[in-house]
Amino acid sequence: MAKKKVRTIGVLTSGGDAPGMNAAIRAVVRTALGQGIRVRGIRRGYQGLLDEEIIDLSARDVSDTIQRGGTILQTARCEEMRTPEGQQKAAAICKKYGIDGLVVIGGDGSFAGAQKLSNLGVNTVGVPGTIDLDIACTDYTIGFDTAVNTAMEAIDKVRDTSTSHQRCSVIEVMGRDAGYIALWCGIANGAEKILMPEEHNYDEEKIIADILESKERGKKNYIIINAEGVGDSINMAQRIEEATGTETRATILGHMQRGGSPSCKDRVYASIMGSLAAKLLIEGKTNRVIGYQHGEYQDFDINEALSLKKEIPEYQYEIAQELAI
Ligand SMILES: Nc1ncnc2c1ncn2[C@@H]1O[C@H](COP(=O)(O)OP(=O)(O)OP(=O)(O)O)[C@@H](O)[C@H]1O
Ligand SMILES: O=P(O)(O)OC[C@H]1O[C@](O)(CO)[C@@H](O)[C@@H]1O
Ligand SMILES: [Mg+2]
Repeated sequence: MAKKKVRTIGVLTSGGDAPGMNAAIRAVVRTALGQGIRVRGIRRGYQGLLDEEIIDLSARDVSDTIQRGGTILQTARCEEMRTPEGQQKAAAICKKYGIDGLVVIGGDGSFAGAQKLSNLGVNTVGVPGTIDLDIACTDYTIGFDTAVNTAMEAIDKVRDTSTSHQRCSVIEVMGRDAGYIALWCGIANGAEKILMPEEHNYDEEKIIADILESKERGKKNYIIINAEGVGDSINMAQRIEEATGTETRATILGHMQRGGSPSCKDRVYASIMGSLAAKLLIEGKTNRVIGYQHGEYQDFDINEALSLKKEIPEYQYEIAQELAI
């Protein structure tokens, strides 16, 4: 039987937004339109799909967006999509709007939704868009570079005042389940300690002893990068101040890390990944996710991608500790 020609591709962004998502949307739209395929944008992720917030996208609709932070389609977290009823409704709405293929730009959770839609007959391809860098099949996720640079610059500023006052600073970065932003900032900002959700039982007594020793070694400040998943930064700072007698302040960087104009790296990866995703759908592929591994763009089965857990490279964490003397 001849393969059914793809006529309409849908695109949505889901989960936490990430700088570079607009470049990925633009690439999907222009690649598909360039091949004579209609493109429909779905607003607010799976929630917008269930609410039928579906619009046509032209090449001009994505003009002047490659440099913008956030996502022009907006995004959401949607509980209903986690239920079989929600997934069936979403698949039926795709069919109602003639969407033969769907590009889902988001993180691991969004890919789980894409996998369900694929099982229900909607061809889906995932594009990794998350500041968390926590998708195992890819060395790169769109948004990480911008987010980690934003955090790094903010931490440099906190370090300036922390050094002037000879304080300890607990600086909380994003990452509810993933410690990559904490690890990279820990290395890039020369932090004394990095706390990540993957390394659950950090030893506060040891940190306190280290702060006291580091003072004796002549250190003028002490920076602890703490991931959101470990949290408790304000109380942690109070406990450290009481135990060490060193003034300690907590700074929670928060959602500033998800905003801002995407870096060159994010724009380039997003453009290529978005375009490749549209091309896979045009070839009739489904249940795939785009990744970047060993210097090349590749695609993987979503089931395979979701079954792998991305580990923190232990040796990198150890190097960060070695450099913090
Ligand atoms: N197991 C699942 N089955 C179906 N849909 C899911 C599943 N897990 C998540 N989703 C859908 O994907 C949405 C986004 O997932 P999640 O909140 O985990 O963010 P994400 O895509 O991992 O991005 P990020 O972690 O960067 O914020 C959820 O709100 C839900 O609608
Ligand atoms: O927008 P929310 O719901 O606060 O999400 C925060 C979470 O999203 C992420 O920023 C990823 O998008 C995580 O690092 C963080 O834990
Ligand atoms: Mg996620």
